[in-house]
Amino acid sequence: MYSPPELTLDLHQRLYDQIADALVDNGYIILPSALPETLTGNLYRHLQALNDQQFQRAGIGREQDHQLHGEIRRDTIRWLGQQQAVEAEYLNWMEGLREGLNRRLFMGLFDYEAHFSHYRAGAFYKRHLDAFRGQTNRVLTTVLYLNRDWHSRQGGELLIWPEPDSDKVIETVVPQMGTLVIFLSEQFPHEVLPATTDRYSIAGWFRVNTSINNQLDPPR
Ligand SMILES: O=C(O)CCC(=O)C(=O)O
Ligand SMILES: [Fe+2]
Repeated sequence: MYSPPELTLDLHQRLYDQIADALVDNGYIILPSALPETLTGNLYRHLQALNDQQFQRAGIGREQDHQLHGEIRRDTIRWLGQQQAVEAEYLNWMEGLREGLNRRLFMGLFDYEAHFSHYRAGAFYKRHLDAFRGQTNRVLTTVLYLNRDWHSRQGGELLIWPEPDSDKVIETVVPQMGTLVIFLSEQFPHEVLPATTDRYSIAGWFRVNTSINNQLDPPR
């Protein structure tokens, strides 16, 4: 359906309002379909066309202890870049959100980085925080799911706890196509449960600029 530019603009502004309000009130939001369906569809097809060699084993933090990694997370990843049109389109959409949130919340979000994640059947990512206060410049996490017709019996839910010391889960997110989760990186522990089939997502982080002498810290 054709929509005039000013209507699209207005829709975006309302979505940014909704996200900003939720971040202020709750620190997180779960949106069943925030991005245009054409974009999620294109990302899905793009992902299906990638092969295993184009993914790498995911690490944790700055450490490179692969033994330990395997006990904490078992996904493979591929960073998004500007070279591929569909990846650039996604990054561009997040750039709009970055500006929208900075304007509303003065968060000082400086840039955004994101990777595709592939969890094979049985793969998981144990409870973790994406950022530790004072140790990273990641402040806001996004996760977009790219799994068509996901059924709850397939597992693979994202569990979210309200704060680092809490043991009561507040959200159980089904990794359904198009669902976008956004949360404050330092506040919410989360975990990916194993699934019975392949599970795909894009995990991303808005970062603040803590660079010294133009050296981004950490680069990734
Ligand atoms: O795919 C997900 O549901 C979340 C992934 C995650 O927590 C991460 O990559 O840090
Ligand atoms: Fe995470």
